[in-house]
Amino acid sequence: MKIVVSGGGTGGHIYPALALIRTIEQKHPGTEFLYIGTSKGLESKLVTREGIPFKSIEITGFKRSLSFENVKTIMRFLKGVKDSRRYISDFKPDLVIGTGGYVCGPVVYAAAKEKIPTIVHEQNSVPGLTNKFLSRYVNKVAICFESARAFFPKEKVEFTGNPRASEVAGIQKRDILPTLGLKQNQPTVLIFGGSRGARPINDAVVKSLASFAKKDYQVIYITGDVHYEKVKAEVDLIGMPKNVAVAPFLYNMPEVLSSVDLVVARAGATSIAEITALGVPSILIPSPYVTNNHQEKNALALVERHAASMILEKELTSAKLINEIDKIILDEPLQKKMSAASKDLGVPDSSDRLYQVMLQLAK
Ligand SMILES: CC(=O)N[C@H]1[C@@H](OP(=O)(O)OP(=O)(O)OC[C@H]2O[C@@H](n3ccc(=O)[nH]c3=O)[C@H](O)[C@@H]2O)O[C@H](CO)[C@@H](O)[C@@H]1O
Repeated sequence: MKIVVSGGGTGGHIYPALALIRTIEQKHPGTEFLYIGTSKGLESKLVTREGIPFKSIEITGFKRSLSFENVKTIMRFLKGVKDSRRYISDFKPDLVIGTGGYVCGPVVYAAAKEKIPTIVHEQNSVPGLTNKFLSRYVNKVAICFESARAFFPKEKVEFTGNPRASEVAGIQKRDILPTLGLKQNQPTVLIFGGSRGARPINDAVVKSLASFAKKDYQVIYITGDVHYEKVKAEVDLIGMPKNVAVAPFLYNMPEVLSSVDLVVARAGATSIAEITALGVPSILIPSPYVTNNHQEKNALALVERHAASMILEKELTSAKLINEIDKIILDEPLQKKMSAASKDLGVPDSSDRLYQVMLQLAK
């Protein structure tokens, strides 16, 4: 079998694609893959790192307001369709799957026009423009939140969940915390701001470090690659507490997630799929800078079920963050309740579900 996968821009679109590729490799050894992304997105780094054949096209997103940039975007889209068509006719895939981000637009559209079976995977509770546009042309739309169903043609929608959930749920636990300079058997909070880090979260965390130093729990703090040098310079001035480990990015997130007791994060859909697959309690700080405020809607799906608490970015302060962390990590019964509620929302067999949808089409 030959499969083209496309998805990119940020980790939330790429990790589900990589998880799906790993599942197919296991279930269908010998499958050939071609990943089509952009050379500027995180995918050029994460996909080539896995040794998966990678080709790039150039594309940008539409601005919601009228602008000349949109004319350029249309030109790039058409060029992207032409390049995708060339890659597709050389590779001759049996199926093309898009996992979100602008790059999927021309790739999946070109495939659908060539009558190749196509799927889009929508991770969020509210879809973005690209997937809504593509849903008119593809054979199937795989969703991860029931609330996304209403945005797509009814007959095409399948609830599969996010394949990254299966990858994380299937992880072999090992003593990973000492590799970060922390103790294995101590309550641990992981703080990260999505795949690229988030400046407002970094600001609040840096201001909280002196307080963390006095706590009986430990903290793993991921800054995001682009923010690391700035955070490090600030931390060098005040000193890093012994119970805090800081890093720019973690490549072994599934292992780390499975060893922590509480997560503080943005409310990106793939992060949420991972958290709920493992049943970890969380404090979610949705990014207000995303299409249709979808992260807040993602977060509410957990908050309504008491699996998470939420701090809006406009209300985020160091004091509030510490208070919310203490409230959960120091209260074992609450932690257990949140953990059970979180697990209830998890879809650990997502990879299988998506694979089944794929098989039906590829026949
Ligand atoms: C600003 C923006 O547009 N964000 C979107 C993007 O978020 P973003 O790319 O931040 O995606 P998510 O929060 O959903 O996922 C982040 C992924 O990166 C991984 N990770 C993160 C940090 C790290 O050090 N190592 C690591 O491996 C996480 O484990 C997770 O797999 O895609 C999501 C999924 O469509 C959307 O819901 C988000 O709204």
